Amino acid sequence: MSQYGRALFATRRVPAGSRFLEIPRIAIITPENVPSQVSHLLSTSNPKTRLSLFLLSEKHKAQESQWAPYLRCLPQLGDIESTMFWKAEELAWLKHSPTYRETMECLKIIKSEFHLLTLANKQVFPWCRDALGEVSLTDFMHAYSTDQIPFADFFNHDHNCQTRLSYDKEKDCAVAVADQDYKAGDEIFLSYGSTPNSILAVDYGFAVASNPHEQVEVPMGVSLTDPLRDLKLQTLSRHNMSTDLNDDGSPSGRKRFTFRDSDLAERGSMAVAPLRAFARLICAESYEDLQEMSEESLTHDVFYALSPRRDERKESEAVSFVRTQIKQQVDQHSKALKDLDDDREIPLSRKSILRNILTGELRVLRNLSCITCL
Ligand SMILES: C[S@@+](CC[C@H](N)C(=O)[O-])C[C@H]1O[C@@H](n2cnc3c(N)ncnc32)[C@H](O)[C@@H]1O
Repeated sequence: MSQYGRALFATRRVPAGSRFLEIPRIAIITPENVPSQVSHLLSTSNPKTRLSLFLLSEKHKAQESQWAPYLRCLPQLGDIESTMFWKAEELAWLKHSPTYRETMECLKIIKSEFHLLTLANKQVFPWCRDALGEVSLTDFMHAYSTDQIPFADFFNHDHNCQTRLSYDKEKDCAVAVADQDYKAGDEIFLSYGSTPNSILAVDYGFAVASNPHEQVEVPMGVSLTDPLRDLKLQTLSRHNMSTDLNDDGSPSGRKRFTFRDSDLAERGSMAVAPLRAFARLICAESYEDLQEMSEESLTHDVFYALSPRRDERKESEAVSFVRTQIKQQVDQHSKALKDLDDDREIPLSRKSILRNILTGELRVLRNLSCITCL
Protein backbone atom coordinates (compact mmCIF):
# COMPACT_ATOMS: atom_id res chain seq x y z
CA MET A 1 0.00 0.00 0.00
CA SER A 2 1.17 3.52 -0.69
CA GLN A 3 -0.12 6.87 0.57
CA TYR A 4 -2.60 6.69 -2.36
CA GLY A 5 -3.95 3.22 -1.62
CA ARG A 6 -2.95 0.23 -3.71
CA ALA A 7 0.02 0.78 -5.95
CA LEU A 8 2.60 -0.95 -8.14
CA PHE A 9 6.04 -1.53 -6.63
CA ALA A 10 9.27 -2.70 -8.22
CA THR A 11 10.22 -6.18 -6.95
CA ARG A 12 13.72 -5.81 -8.39
CA ARG A 13 15.81 -3.04 -9.94
CA VAL A 14 14.14 -1.44 -12.95
CA PRO A 15 16.66 0.54 -15.02
CA ALA A 16 15.60 3.74 -16.76
CA GLY A 17 14.55 3.07 -20.35
CA SER A 18 13.56 -0.55 -19.71
CA ARG A 19 10.19 -1.85 -20.74
CA PHE A 20 8.98 -3.13 -17.42
CA LEU A 21 5.34 -3.87 -18.15
CA GLU A 22 3.59 -5.56 -21.07
CA ILE A 23 -0.12 -6.28 -20.95
CA PRO A 24 -1.35 -8.43 -23.84
CA ARG A 25 -4.48 -7.30 -25.61
CA ILE A 26 -6.38 -10.35 -24.43
CA ALA A 27 -6.01 -9.11 -20.84
CA ILE A 28 -7.31 -5.62 -21.64
CA ILE A 29 -10.98 -4.84 -21.56
CA THR A 30 -11.79 -2.94 -24.74
CA PRO A 31 -15.09 -1.82 -26.27
CA GLU A 32 -14.88 -4.90 -28.53
CA ASN A 33 -15.18 -7.13 -25.46
CA VAL A 34 -18.82 -6.16 -25.13
CA PRO A 35 -20.74 -9.31 -26.03
CA SER A 36 -23.11 -8.97 -28.97
CA GLN A 37 -26.05 -9.67 -26.67
CA VAL A 38 -25.23 -6.50 -24.75
CA SER A 39 -23.95 -4.55 -27.68
CA HIS A 40 -27.39 -4.80 -29.33
CA LEU A 41 -28.59 -2.69 -26.47
CA LEU A 42 -26.50 0.18 -27.55
CA SER A 43 -27.74 2.98 -29.69
CA THR A 44 -24.61 4.77 -28.51
CA SER A 45 -21.07 4.66 -29.74
CA ASN A 46 -19.67 6.11 -26.50
CA PRO A 47 -16.75 3.73 -25.73
CA LYS A 48 -17.01 4.39 -22.00
CA THR A 49 -20.64 3.30 -22.03
CA ARG A 50 -19.70 0.13 -23.90
CA LEU A 51 -16.97 -0.63 -21.37
CA SER A 52 -19.31 0.12 -18.48
CA LEU A 53 -21.88 -2.30 -19.83
CA PHE A 54 -19.23 -4.94 -20.20
CA LEU A 55 -18.24 -4.46 -16.56
CA LEU A 56 -21.86 -4.59 -15.44
CA SER A 57 -22.56 -7.75 -17.42
CA GLU A 58 -19.44 -9.42 -16.00
CA LYS A 59 -20.34 -8.32 -12.48
CA HIS A 60 -23.78 -9.81 -12.99
CA LYS A 61 -22.15 -13.17 -13.72
CA ALA A 62 -20.43 -12.95 -10.32
CA GLN A 63 -18.10 -15.94 -9.77
CA GLU A 64 -18.91 -17.30 -13.24
CA SER A 65 -17.07 -14.38 -14.81
CA GLN A 66 -13.53 -15.05 -15.93
CA TRP A 67 -12.79 -11.50 -14.80
CA ALA A 68 -14.06 -12.08 -11.25
CA PRO A 69 -10.62 -11.95 -9.52
CA TYR A 70 -9.88 -8.66 -11.31
CA LEU A 71 -13.32 -7.18 -10.65
CA ARG A 72 -12.92 -7.90 -6.94
CA CYS A 73 -9.84 -5.63 -6.87
CA LEU A 74 -11.58 -2.63 -8.40
CA PRO A 75 -12.56 0.26 -6.11
CA GLN A 76 -15.98 -0.14 -4.51
CA LEU A 77 -18.60 2.55 -4.87
CA GLY A 78 -17.90 4.25 -1.52
CA ASP A 79 -14.15 4.37 -2.31
CA ILE A 80 -14.56 6.61 -5.34
CA GLU A 81 -14.15 10.31 -4.65
CA SER A 82 -14.95 11.53 -8.16
CA THR A 83 -16.83 14.83 -7.99
CA MET A 84 -19.61 13.06 -9.89
CA PHE A 85 -20.56 11.46 -6.58
CA TRP A 86 -20.41 14.62 -4.48
CA LYS A 87 -23.47 16.16 -2.83
CA ALA A 88 -24.73 19.43 -4.33
CA GLU A 89 -23.53 21.44 -1.33
CA GLU A 90 -20.03 19.95 -1.65
CA LEU A 91 -19.91 20.67 -5.37
CA ALA A 92 -21.07 24.23 -4.71
CA TRP A 93 -17.57 25.03 -3.40
CA LEU A 94 -16.39 24.60 -6.99
CA LYS A 95 -18.98 26.89 -8.60
CA HIS A 96 -16.25 29.13 -9.99
CA SER A 97 -13.88 26.34 -11.00
CA PRO A 98 -13.94 24.53 -14.35
CA THR A 99 -14.38 21.38 -12.22
CA TYR A 100 -18.02 22.28 -11.64
CA ARG A 101 -18.75 22.48 -15.37
CA GLU A 102 -16.71 19.36 -16.14
CA THR A 103 -18.64 17.44 -13.47
CA MET A 104 -22.02 18.64 -14.72
CA GLU A 105 -21.13 17.85 -18.34
CA CYS A 106 -19.98 14.37 -17.38
CA LEU A 107 -23.16 13.75 -15.34
CA LYS A 108 -25.26 14.95 -18.25
CA ILE A 109 -23.61 12.45 -20.61
CA ILE A 110 -23.92 9.61 -18.10
CA LYS A 111 -27.58 10.35 -17.42
CA SER A 112 -28.42 10.47 -21.10
CA GLU A 113 -26.50 7.22 -21.77
CA PHE A 114 -28.29 5.63 -18.82
CA HIS A 115 -31.61 6.83 -20.16
CA LEU A 116 -30.88 5.10 -23.49
CA LEU A 117 -29.88 1.99 -21.64
CA THR A 118 -33.04 1.96 -19.53
CA LEU A 119 -35.20 2.49 -22.59
CA ALA A 120 -33.47 -0.32 -24.42
CA ASN A 121 -33.57 -2.55 -21.39
CA LYS A 122 -37.24 -2.02 -20.65
CA GLN A 123 -38.81 -1.60 -24.04
CA VAL A 124 -36.67 -2.86 -26.86
CA PHE A 125 -34.79 -5.86 -25.57
CA PRO A 126 -36.34 -7.06 -22.32
CA TRP A 127 -34.17 -10.15 -22.52
CA CYS A 128 -31.11 -7.98 -21.91
CA ARG A 129 -32.13 -7.84 -18.27
CA ASP A 130 -30.65 -11.33 -18.09
CA ALA A 131 -27.32 -10.00 -19.23
CA LEU A 132 -27.16 -7.00 -16.92
CA GLY A 133 -29.65 -7.55 -14.13
CA GLU A 134 -31.30 -4.51 -12.55
CA VAL A 135 -28.91 -1.61 -13.04
CA SER A 136 -29.38 1.63 -11.10
CA LEU A 137 -27.99 4.98 -12.21
CA THR A 138 -25.46 4.74 -9.36
CA ASP A 139 -24.32 1.27 -10.54
CA PHE A 140 -23.89 2.68 -14.02
CA MET A 141 -21.96 5.73 -12.73
CA HIS A 142 -19.74 3.43 -10.71
CA ALA A 143 -18.93 1.29 -13.77
CA TYR A 144 -18.45 4.44 -15.88
CA SER A 145 -15.86 5.84 -13.46
CA THR A 146 -13.86 2.61 -13.19
CA ASP A 147 -10.60 2.03 -15.06
CA GLN A 148 -10.35 -1.15 -17.02
CA ILE A 149 -6.77 -2.14 -17.70
CA PRO A 150 -5.70 -4.89 -15.32
CA PHE A 151 -2.42 -4.04 -13.55
CA ALA A 152 -2.08 -0.65 -15.20
CA ASP A 153 -5.00 0.66 -13.19
CA PHE A 154 -3.01 0.14 -10.00
CA PHE A 155 -0.49 2.79 -11.06
CA ASN A 156 -0.82 6.00 -9.12
CA HIS A 157 -0.29 9.33 -10.84
CA ASP A 158 2.74 11.57 -10.54
CA HIS A 159 2.77 14.65 -12.74
CA ASN A 160 6.58 14.78 -12.63
CA CYS A 161 6.90 11.28 -13.99
CA GLN A 162 7.44 10.78 -17.72
CA THR A 163 6.21 7.18 -17.89
CA ARG A 164 3.08 6.82 -19.97
CA LEU A 165 1.15 3.81 -21.08
CA SER A 166 1.41 3.25 -24.83
CA TYR A 167 0.47 0.54 -27.26
CA ASP A 168 2.88 -1.70 -29.16
CA LYS A 169 0.96 -2.63 -32.31
CA GLU A 170 3.48 -5.23 -33.43
CA LYS A 171 3.40 -7.13 -30.17
CA ASP A 172 -0.26 -6.27 -29.64
CA CYS A 173 0.15 -5.20 -26.05
CA ALA A 174 0.07 -2.13 -23.81
CA VAL A 175 3.54 -1.21 -22.59
CA ALA A 176 5.23 1.02 -20.04
CA VAL A 177 8.87 2.13 -20.18
CA ALA A 178 10.64 3.31 -17.01
CA ASP A 179 11.49 7.02 -17.10
CA GLN A 180 14.07 6.63 -14.31
CA ASP A 181 15.92 3.99 -12.28
CA TYR A 182 13.80 2.25 -9.67
CA LYS A 183 15.21 0.01 -6.96
CA ALA A 184 13.38 -2.94 -5.45
CA GLY A 185 10.60 -1.68 -3.18
CA ASP A 186 10.16 1.72 -4.93
CA GLU A 187 6.65 2.65 -5.99
CA ILE A 188 6.44 3.04 -9.77
CA PHE A 189 4.22 5.85 -10.89
CA LEU A 190 2.63 6.69 -14.19
CA SER A 191 1.67 10.06 -15.61
CA TYR A 192 -2.07 10.18 -16.30
CA GLY A 193 -1.22 12.98 -18.74
CA SER A 194 -0.79 16.76 -18.63
CA THR A 195 -4.02 16.90 -16.75
CA PRO A 196 -5.43 19.83 -14.75
CA ASN A 197 -7.04 19.15 -11.38
CA SER A 198 -10.51 19.78 -12.79
CA ILE A 199 -10.16 16.63 -14.93
CA LEU A 200 -8.35 14.57 -12.28
CA ALA A 201 -11.16 15.38 -9.83
CA VAL A 202 -13.92 14.23 -12.18
CA ASP A 203 -12.17 11.25 -13.76
CA TYR A 204 -10.25 9.91 -10.75
CA GLY A 205 -11.48 11.70 -7.62
CA PHE A 206 -8.26 13.38 -6.55
CA ALA A 207 -6.40 16.64 -7.12
CA VAL A 208 -2.70 17.30 -6.66
CA ALA A 209 -1.05 20.21 -4.87
CA SER A 210 1.02 22.49 -7.16
CA ASN A 211 -0.26 20.87 -10.35
CA PRO A 212 1.87 22.37 -13.17
CA HIS A 213 -0.95 21.68 -15.65
CA GLU A 214 -3.55 23.60 -13.65
CA GLN A 215 -5.91 25.70 -15.70
CA VAL A 216 -8.58 28.29 -15.13
CA GLU A 217 -11.46 29.62 -17.14
CA VAL A 218 -12.44 33.26 -17.41
CA PRO A 219 -16.03 33.50 -18.64
CA MET A 220 -17.12 36.49 -20.75
CA GLY A 221 -20.49 37.21 -22.26
CA VAL A 222 -22.39 39.65 -24.42
CA SER A 223 -25.31 40.77 -22.27
CA LEU A 224 -28.80 39.61 -23.27
CA THR A 225 -29.99 43.19 -22.90
CA ASP A 226 -27.22 44.73 -25.00
CA PRO A 227 -29.02 46.53 -27.89
CA LEU A 228 -26.05 45.65 -30.14
CA ARG A 229 -26.07 41.96 -29.12
CA ASP A 230 -27.00 40.51 -32.53
CA LEU A 231 -24.49 42.67 -34.31
CA LYS A 232 -21.78 41.77 -31.82
CA LEU A 233 -22.50 38.06 -32.15
CA GLN A 234 -22.30 38.33 -35.95
CA THR A 235 -19.01 40.19 -35.66
CA LEU A 236 -17.62 37.54 -33.30
CA SER A 237 -18.58 34.75 -35.62
CA ARG A 238 -17.01 36.61 -38.59
CA HIS A 239 -13.77 36.73 -36.64
CA ASN A 240 -13.80 33.05 -35.65
CA MET A 241 -14.71 33.84 -32.07
CA SER A 242 -18.14 32.25 -31.97
CA THR A 243 -19.68 31.86 -28.53
CA ASP A 244 -20.87 28.59 -26.95
CA LEU A 245 -24.12 27.22 -28.30
CA ASN A 246 -27.35 26.88 -26.35
CA ASP A 247 -29.12 23.49 -26.31
CA ASP A 248 -31.22 24.63 -29.30
CA GLY A 249 -28.09 25.44 -31.33
CA SER A 250 -28.38 29.23 -31.04
CA PRO A 251 -25.32 31.25 -29.92
CA SER A 252 -25.33 31.85 -26.16
CA GLY A 253 -23.21 35.00 -26.30
CA ARG A 254 -20.94 33.41 -23.66
CA LYS A 255 -17.40 32.25 -24.16
CA ARG A 256 -14.91 30.70 -21.75
CA PHE A 257 -11.25 31.61 -22.08
CA THR A 258 -8.90 28.97 -20.72
CA PHE A 259 -5.45 29.70 -19.31
CA ARG A 260 -2.62 27.48 -18.13
CA ASP A 261 0.51 28.65 -16.33
CA SER A 262 2.76 27.13 -19.01
CA ASP A 263 0.86 29.06 -21.67
CA LEU A 264 1.11 32.32 -19.76
CA ALA A 265 4.85 31.82 -19.23
CA GLU A 266 5.50 30.97 -22.89
CA ARG A 267 3.21 33.40 -24.67
CA GLY A 268 2.91 36.24 -22.16
CA SER A 269 0.56 38.96 -23.35
CA MET A 270 -0.29 37.02 -26.55
CA ALA A 271 -1.98 34.41 -24.36
CA VAL A 272 -4.56 36.99 -23.28
CA ALA A 273 -5.05 38.55 -26.74
CA PRO A 274 -8.38 36.78 -27.50
CA LEU A 275 -9.71 37.81 -24.09
CA ARG A 276 -8.85 41.47 -24.77
CA ALA A 277 -10.36 41.30 -28.22
CA PHE A 278 -13.61 39.90 -26.83
CA ALA A 279 -13.67 42.60 -24.15
CA ARG A 280 -13.25 45.34 -26.80
CA LEU A 281 -16.30 44.04 -28.54
CA ILE A 282 -18.35 43.74 -25.35
CA CYS A 283 -17.45 47.32 -24.47
CA ALA A 284 -18.34 48.73 -27.92
CA GLU A 285 -21.02 51.35 -27.35
CA SER A 286 -22.54 51.98 -30.74
CA TYR A 287 -22.90 50.78 -34.30
CA GLU A 288 -20.31 53.38 -35.34
CA ASP A 289 -17.91 52.08 -32.73
CA LEU A 290 -18.24 48.55 -34.09
CA GLN A 291 -17.60 49.88 -37.59
CA GLU A 292 -14.55 51.73 -36.36
CA MET A 293 -13.25 48.49 -34.81
CA SER A 294 -13.77 46.65 -38.08
CA GLU A 295 -11.84 49.33 -39.96
CA GLU A 296 -9.05 49.31 -37.38
CA SER A 297 -8.98 45.58 -37.67
CA LEU A 298 -8.02 45.82 -41.33
CA THR A 299 -4.90 47.78 -40.55
CA HIS A 300 -4.18 46.92 -36.89
CA ASP A 301 -5.80 43.54 -36.40
CA VAL A 302 -7.53 44.78 -33.24
CA PHE A 303 -9.80 41.73 -33.20
CA TYR A 304 -6.83 39.59 -32.45
CA ALA A 305 -5.47 42.25 -30.13
CA LEU A 306 -2.17 42.50 -31.98
CA SER A 307 -2.36 46.25 -31.42
CA PRO A 308 -4.39 48.39 -29.06
CA ARG A 309 -7.33 50.42 -30.30
CA ARG A 310 -6.44 53.89 -31.52
CA ASP A 311 -8.77 55.49 -29.01
CA GLU A 312 -6.92 55.12 -25.69
CA ARG A 313 -10.06 55.58 -23.59
CA LYS A 314 -11.81 52.72 -25.39
CA GLU A 315 -8.77 50.50 -25.08
CA SER A 316 -8.39 51.17 -21.37
CA GLU A 317 -12.11 50.49 -20.83
CA ALA A 318 -11.71 47.07 -22.45
CA VAL A 319 -8.59 46.26 -20.43
CA SER A 320 -10.26 47.33 -17.23
CA PHE A 321 -13.25 45.11 -18.09
CA VAL A 322 -10.87 42.15 -18.40
CA ARG A 323 -9.16 43.07 -15.13
CA THR A 324 -12.52 43.19 -13.35
CA GLN A 325 -13.48 39.74 -14.62
CA ILE A 326 -10.18 38.25 -13.44
CA LYS A 327 -10.33 40.04 -10.11
CA GLN A 328 -13.82 38.68 -9.55
CA GLN A 329 -12.49 35.15 -10.05
CA VAL A 330 -9.53 35.82 -7.73
CA ASP A 331 -11.90 37.14 -5.02
CA GLN A 332 -14.31 34.21 -5.41
CA HIS A 333 -11.51 31.65 -5.15
CA SER A 334 -9.91 33.43 -2.16
CA LYS A 335 -13.24 33.63 -0.34
CA ALA A 336 -14.02 29.95 -1.00
CA LEU A 337 -10.59 28.94 0.36
CA LYS A 338 -11.07 31.04 3.47
CA ASP A 339 -14.60 29.77 4.15
CA LEU A 340 -13.52 26.18 3.48
CA ASP A 341 -11.25 26.25 6.54
CA ASP A 342 -14.26 26.95 8.77
CA ASP A 343 -16.49 24.24 7.27
CA ARG A 344 -16.90 21.33 9.67
CA GLU A 345 -19.34 19.28 7.56
CA ILE A 346 -17.29 18.35 4.54
CA PRO A 347 -15.22 15.13 4.83
CA LEU A 348 -11.47 15.74 5.15
CA SER A 349 -10.64 13.82 1.94
CA ARG A 350 -12.92 16.10 -0.07
CA LYS A 351 -11.66 19.18 1.74
CA SER A 352 -8.15 18.33 0.62
CA ILE A 353 -9.30 17.90 -3.01
CA LEU A 354 -11.08 21.26 -2.80
CA ARG A 355 -8.06 22.97 -1.29
CA ASN A 356 -5.73 21.63 -4.01
CA ILE A 357 -8.10 22.70 -6.78
CA LEU A 358 -8.86 26.17 -5.44
CA THR A 359 -5.25 26.94 -4.43
CA GLY A 360 -3.90 25.84 -7.82
CA GLU A 361 -6.48 27.85 -9.73
CA LEU A 362 -5.89 30.90 -7.56
CA ARG A 363 -2.18 30.70 -8.42
CA VAL A 364 -2.96 30.68 -12.18
CA LEU A 365 -5.47 33.52 -11.80
CA ARG A 366 -2.90 35.63 -9.94
CA ASN A 367 -0.31 34.94 -12.64
CA LEU A 368 -2.91 35.91 -15.21
CA SER A 369 -3.59 39.22 -13.52
CA CYS A 370 0.16 39.94 -13.46
CA ILE A 371 0.44 39.84 -17.26
CA THR A 372 1.87 43.24 -18.04
CA CYS A 373 -0.66 44.35 -20.64
CA LEU A 374 -3.40 43.82 -18.07
C1 LIG B 1 -5.90 4.07 -11.31
S1 LIG B 1 -6.23 4.04 -9.61
C2 LIG B 1 -4.69 3.69 -8.87
C3 LIG B 1 -4.83 2.60 -7.81
C4 LIG B 1 -5.48 3.06 -6.52
N1 LIG B 1 -4.50 3.65 -5.63
C5 LIG B 1 -6.22 1.92 -5.86
O1 LIG B 1 -6.05 1.73 -4.65
O2 LIG B 1 -7.01 1.25 -6.54
C6 LIG B 1 -6.49 5.74 -9.39
C7 LIG B 1 -6.82 6.14 -7.96
O3 LIG B 1 -5.65 6.18 -7.16
C8 LIG B 1 -5.62 7.34 -6.33
N2 LIG B 1 -4.49 8.17 -6.78
C9 LIG B 1 -3.66 7.94 -7.81
N3 LIG B 1 -2.70 8.87 -7.92
C10 LIG B 1 -2.94 9.77 -6.93
C11 LIG B 1 -2.31 10.98 -6.52
N4 LIG B 1 -1.24 11.50 -7.14
N5 LIG B 1 -2.84 11.64 -5.47
C12 LIG B 1 -3.92 11.17 -4.81
N6 LIG B 1 -4.57 10.03 -5.15
C13 LIG B 1 -4.08 9.33 -6.20
C14 LIG B 1 -6.96 8.02 -6.54
O4 LIG B 1 -7.84 7.54 -5.57
C15 LIG B 1 -7.40 7.51 -7.91
O5 LIG B 1 -8.77 7.47 -8.07
